Amino acid sequence: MSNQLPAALIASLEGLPGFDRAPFEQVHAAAEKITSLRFNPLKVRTAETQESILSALSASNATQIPWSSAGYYLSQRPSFTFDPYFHAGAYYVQEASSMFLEHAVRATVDLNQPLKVLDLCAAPGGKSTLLQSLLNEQSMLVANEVIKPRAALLADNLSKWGAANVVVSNNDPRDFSRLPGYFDLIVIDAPCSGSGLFRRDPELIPEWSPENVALCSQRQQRILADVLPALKEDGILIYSTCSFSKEEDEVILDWLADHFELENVPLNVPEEWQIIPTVTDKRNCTGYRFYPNRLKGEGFFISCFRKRDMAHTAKRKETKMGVVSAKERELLSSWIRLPEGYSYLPHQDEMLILSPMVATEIAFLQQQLYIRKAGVKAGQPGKKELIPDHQLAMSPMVAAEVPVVDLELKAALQYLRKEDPGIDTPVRGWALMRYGQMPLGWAKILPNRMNNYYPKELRILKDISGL
Ligand SMILES: C[S@@+](CC[C@H](N)C(=O)[O-])C[C@H]1O[C@@H](n2cnc3c(N)ncnc32)[C@H](O)[C@@H]1O
Repeated sequence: MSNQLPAALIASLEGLPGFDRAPFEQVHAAAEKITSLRFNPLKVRTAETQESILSALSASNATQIPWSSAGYYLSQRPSFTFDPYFHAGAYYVQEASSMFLEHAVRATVDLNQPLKVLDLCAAPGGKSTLLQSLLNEQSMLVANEVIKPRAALLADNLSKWGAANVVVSNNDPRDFSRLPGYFDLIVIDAPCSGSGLFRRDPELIPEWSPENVALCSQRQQRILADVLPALKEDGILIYSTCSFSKEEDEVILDWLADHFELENVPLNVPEEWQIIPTVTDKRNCTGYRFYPNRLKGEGFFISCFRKRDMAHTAKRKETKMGVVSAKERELLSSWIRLPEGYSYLPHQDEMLILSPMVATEIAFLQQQLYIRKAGVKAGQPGKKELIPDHQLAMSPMVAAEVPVVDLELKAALQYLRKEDPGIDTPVRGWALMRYGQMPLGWAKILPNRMNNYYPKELRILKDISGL
């Protein structure tokens, strides 16, 4: 695949802040692949665990990404499929520039407050997992994706991440007008023409055209106009794209400042990061441009605003929550270490674990949105036992008395292929399968075999016999 960039793209970028044609073209021609990942602080709590994950990936010489507290560059791309830690949700493989969202959020939002946060264009979940890691337990993230199969992928990735303060919805941006003045922070990582990813994915290059840039720009305006009523007064809007085109970046900032009571919020960005500030022609709004020839990351653009007009707030009907019986509570207590303030919610024949704000908000949200996932699914409580859900295994809430079986690499990969690794263990009944102390999923161990409860749709399909 040729990395030849469209002449019309190059011509349109001439004169933009920080654009330097020759090194920009060279870096695309060289097509260096940069690999980076971000650790999950819910699961990776010590430097030793980080080190053992990096050494399992043969990446002990990983270096930290300057604008991210948990993001690292790897010196080569390992096979993530064959790393059980990847399937355990110990990290998210994310492009480095987009991890700058952390810096933008820390600079504009008081993370000590209980916050309602919307990630509007969220699939597959890179920004959502990052936002979740920044929020406190009293806050709530609504991760939304309009395209149904992509919303399913988003829900899977957030289940793997393991947090109970997350709701996944599958709605069109305009549906959020039913939640006026609701969110403290809205992140819009807009669908765009994607030129920022051309070095990494050259197969996207033939799809680029000036007409598509114009279409994307119109769509970005529509999405923003649809969702802005859902932002609180003084709430923060963070807008980002992976496009270099002015029509999707600076022009959108001017359009926002022209049409809404929004105040642009410039950020403090150390010069050595080589992120280029750009100030718009008309309204003096500041955004930030990321060029792959200047920093170690792909093309990206980001800008922040504070809402200045009075927001209306939604009227709410009080709804009753389902009741959890004393017997169910007792059954659940042998499986779950419920953090303080968290609660159970029976839903159909299953039991959910909700963080405090999700518990308060879920009935209201369900009246307004199509909810795909709320909190963590604990499982199906039966008469005698709980059939535990995979989401519970992925959460940090499994009780310490639940039996565990620690697997070596080969057995862990066999388990993840939904095979019976034929382990020799005294454990009988339900057990948490682990690799390097990190839960992978459930199994029921019988005297002569193991029933593997790893979700079929998540199993590794690649052959592991050569490993
Ligand atoms: C740049 S991607 C989001 C990437 C994601 N934030 C992440 O970090 O993993 C943009 C998302 O917007 C969604 N999308 C496409 N058309 C949309 C529309 N009209 N309104 C809202 N979202 C849309 C796409 O399906 C895609 O998932």
